[in-house]
Formats: sequence, C-alpha cells, structure tokens
Amino acid sequence: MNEQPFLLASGVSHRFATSVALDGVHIEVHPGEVVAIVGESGSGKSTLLRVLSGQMSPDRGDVQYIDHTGCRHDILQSRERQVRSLMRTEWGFVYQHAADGLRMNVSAGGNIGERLMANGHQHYGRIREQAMDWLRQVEIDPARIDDFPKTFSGGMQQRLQIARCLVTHPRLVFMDEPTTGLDVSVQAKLLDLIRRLVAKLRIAVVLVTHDIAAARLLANRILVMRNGQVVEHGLTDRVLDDPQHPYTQLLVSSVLAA
Ligand SMILES: Nc1ncnc2c1ncn2[C@@H]1O[C@H](COP(=O)(O)OP(=O)(O)OP(=O)(O)O)[C@@H](O)[C@H]1O
Repeated sequence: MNEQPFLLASGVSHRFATSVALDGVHIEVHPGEVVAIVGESGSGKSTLLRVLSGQMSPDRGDVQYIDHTGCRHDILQSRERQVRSLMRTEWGFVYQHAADGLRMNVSAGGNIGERLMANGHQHYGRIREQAMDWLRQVEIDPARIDDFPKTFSGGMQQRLQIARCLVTHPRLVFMDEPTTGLDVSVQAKLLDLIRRLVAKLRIAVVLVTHDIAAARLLANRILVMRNGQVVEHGLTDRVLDDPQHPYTQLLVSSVLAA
C-alpha cells in the first residue's frame, strides 16, 4: 500500500461500568481500502467504530483524520460541529438498522436528495435526477422514488440507506453490520452490491461484522478483536487462510465447520 493512512487511531482504550470495551487499540486505514473488524459479540467492534467516527470519546487514545485537502483533524478534540461536517461531506455511516440511517417519514427520493442539499445542491430537477440514478444503482425501481421507506423490504431499505450515504461520494464509509438480520439470499446480493459500488467509487470502508464470509468478500485487510484488543491483523487471505492467533484459528474453523 503506497499511500499514507488517512485515518489513524492509536492507544484507544475505553471502560464501561462493568466491562473493558477497548484496550489499547491501534488501527490505520488507507484511502480506497476496505478494512474489516471481526470478532465475537461484545469484543468491542461497535465501540471502536463509534470512536473512529467521532461519535464517542474514549477514556484514552488518539484519532487523526487527514481530509482531501491534506488538513489533519484531531477527531477526539474536534468540536461536534466539525465532526458533523465531516460526516456530511467526507464520511458516511451505514447502520445495521436502516431506520437509524434513513428518515422513515421522508420519501426515498427525499432521503437521497436531502444529503445532496446538505452539501449545497439546490437545483430540484438535478437533485431528483441524481436520486433516480442512485435508486437504479442500488437496484431499486426509480418508479418508487416518491414512496416511503417503510413500504420497502428490509433489503431495499438497506440499499436505500447505502444510496443516501454514497450519493455525495464520501471518501470513507463506516459500516456497522450492514447485512445482519436480513435473509441469507438478501445478504449475499447486498454484499455483492456493496463490493461493486465500493470498488467503482474507490471508497475506503471500515466494516464491522461478525460474518467472516462478508469480511472475505469485501475486505483487503482484517483486524480480529477479542475482549477489546486487536489480537491479529493482516491481509484478508493471510489472516483467514493462515491464522496465527489461537482465537482467530477458532473463529475461522468454526465458520468452516458450519
Ligand atoms: N453503552 C454501553 N454501556 C455499557 N456497556 C457497554 C455499552 N456499549 C457497549 N458496552 C459493553 O462494551 C463491550 C463491547 O461492546 P461492543 O458493542 O463494542 O461489542 P461488539 O463487538 O460490537 O458486539 P456486538 O457484535 O454484539 O455488537 C461489551 O461488553 C458491551 O457490553
């Protein structure tokens, strides 16, 4: 990987009242790469994603992001307003539950158009055209543009959430279990769609998943978490085909046995 990392977190530790969620985590993400964070439930994956995306301040640690102009942002010291601005422009977030990333009482087209308007787009006709185009890209019939997300299936809602997120071409997207809870066949289609869009737009992704198959399909690199620590990291094929840590070996063998 030639380019320098544009997201860099080090020494991130956080303790909740009854548990250690993160314990000295270090992670680097380069432009255009997909990094999967895998591990069993409670290992700290979602907490790490919230810290990286500036939604939560950990007890200790440092998170730096370098934007497209080369300006460095100290995410944990930034004001909420600055993080919100990054989230609107350079970043995107795809939630496990589509309702967290969509406005359910706004039409499909409105959901996509809103993000464009938040970035200064004003021309109604062009916004609607882009919304139509993005509905097509996520394989939703553009004739549904004025329908509300609550009339969509779970898989469609998730595809709409992805369209809303990607319409502004973010450089970095955080995804928290984007396919969990969907039917297996719907999951496979959605993963394939994410893979194609991410490659086409050359977006970097930090993907939290407990699904090793999803990590294999999408990720260039994998971090394996256990009890708040990164116990192994490396290129996807290396980690999954030749796991070094006993916990990774267990994780991989349990998938093969399933
Ligand atoms: N808001 C909170 N208050 C108290 N404890 C929390 C909170 N959020 C997370 N935890 C605890 O921190 C630890 C890490 O949780 P986290 O949700 O980050 O794990 P995870 O790997 O994402 O799990 P899952 O796959 O089940 O979402 C767990 O022990 C969890 O119970």
